[in-house]
Amino acid sequence: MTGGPGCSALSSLIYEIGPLAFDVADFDGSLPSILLNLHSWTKVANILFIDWPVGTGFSYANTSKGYSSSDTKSTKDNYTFLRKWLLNHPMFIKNRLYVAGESYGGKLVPMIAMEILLGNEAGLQPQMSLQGYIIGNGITDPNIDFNERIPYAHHMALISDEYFESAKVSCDGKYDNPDPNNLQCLLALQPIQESINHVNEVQLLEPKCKYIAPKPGDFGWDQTFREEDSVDHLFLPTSGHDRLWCRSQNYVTSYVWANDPTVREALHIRKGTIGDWTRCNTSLSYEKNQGSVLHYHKIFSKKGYNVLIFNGDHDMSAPYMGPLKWIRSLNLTVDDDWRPWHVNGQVAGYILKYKKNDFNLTFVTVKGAGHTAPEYNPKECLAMLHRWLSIRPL
Ligand SMILES: COc1cc(/C=C/C(=O)O[C@@H]2O[C@H](CO)[C@@H](O)[C@H](O)[C@H]2O)cc(OC)c1O
Repeated sequence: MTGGPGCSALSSLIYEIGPLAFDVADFDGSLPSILLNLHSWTKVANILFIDWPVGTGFSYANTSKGYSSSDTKSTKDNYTFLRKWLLNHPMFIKNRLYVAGESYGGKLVPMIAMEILLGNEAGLQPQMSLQGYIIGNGITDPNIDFNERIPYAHHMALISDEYFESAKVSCDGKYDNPDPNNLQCLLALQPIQESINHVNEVQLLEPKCKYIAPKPGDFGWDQTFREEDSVDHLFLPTSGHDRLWCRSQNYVTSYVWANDPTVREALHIRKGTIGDWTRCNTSLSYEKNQGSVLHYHKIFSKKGYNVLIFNGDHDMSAPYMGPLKWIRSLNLTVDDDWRPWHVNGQVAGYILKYKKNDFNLTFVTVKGAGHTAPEYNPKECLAMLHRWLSIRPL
C-alpha cells in the first residue's frame, strides 16, 4: 500500500517495486515507453497493488457518500477486497501472506493485519496464511515519528548542537505542533526551521523544488492542470537560475500514461467512473481516525509473526529514528545488534534484530535512500526483501 493517503499504488508499482517502469530518460511528453524493472519485488513475491482509500488512482465509488473514508473504514475495505480476491483466486489462498505498505500506508499495515488475524480467529473464509508485515518509511505514531525530525536533523548536521540543545531544553520533546504558549520553544524552533526549510525533506541530498503553474503544452500535454492535483507536474528549484533536475519530474510520465485514452481502454477503466488520474489525490474526504497504531504492534509482538521495518536513512519526513523509538517501547530482546549489511561488497545500510518468543522484528536502514527507499536504492531493497523472505541473514 502506497501512502498519502490518496497516492495511487501505480506510483509504487512503476517508480518503486513493480515489474514495469517508465523510460523517464527518453520521455518527450508523449506516451512514455515501458521498461522492465530488473529489481522488481515480483521476482520474489506475488504482489497485489491496491489503490486505497476509495477515490485513489482509478478506484471509484458509485455514490458521493461512498467516497468518505477513514483509517478504520479503509482497513475494512482492504480486508473485504482481499477476502473477495482470494475467493476468486483460490490458488493463492495457501500462500504465505504479508501485508506491506510505505509512508502513510504503513499506518494501515498493522490495522489490516489485525483485521486478518481477527477474521481468521472468527473462522471467516478464506483463512489467510498471515505471516507478518513489512513497512517502509512508515508512520506509526505521529507524536513519535514527527517529533523525531528535529533530533534527526541534528544527527544529519542540518542544525547546530546549540540550536538543538536550546530546543531540547525548551520544548520538552514536542517539536511538532509545539505548545503555542511556550514562547521559549517557539523561539528555539525558529533558527531550526530556517536551517531545514530549504532542504528536500524526502531525500536530503536531492534538490528541493517548488511547484509553479505549468503552461498549457508543457511536456506536450495540452491541458491546464489544477494546482491541487498536479503538484508533481512541474517543479523549479527554489533557488538559483538554472533549471535543475528534480525527481518529481519523473512523475509526469504517470499522468501522461494513465490519462491516455488507449491506456485506459486497455486497462478496462470504465468510462465516466473517474476524471483525470492523479498520482496523489489530495482532495479525498478522509478522516485520520487512528492517531497512533502502536497498540497494534504491541499486540502482534505477543504473537508469532515476522516483521520487517525498513527506512531509507536520508528521509526527514518519516525519519528512521521514529521506528527505532517505538520499537524500543515494545520491550523486545535484541537478537542481533546494530551491524552493517552488504550488497556487492558494499555497506547497503544497517540492521538491528529483535525477538520475543516467536515474534521476530528486523529493523533495517537503507543507506542513502530517501522516503520511498526502493525508488532510490532498488538493488539493495530487492536484496533485503529476498534475504528476509527466505529467512537468511541480511
Ligand atoms: C499524518 O500526517 C502526515 C502524513 C504524511 C504522509 C506522507 C506520505 O504518505 O507520503 C507519500 O508517500 C508516497 C509513497 O508511499 C509518495 O509516493 C508520495 O509522494 C508521498 O507524498 C506526511 C506528513 O508530513 C510530511 C504528515 O504530517
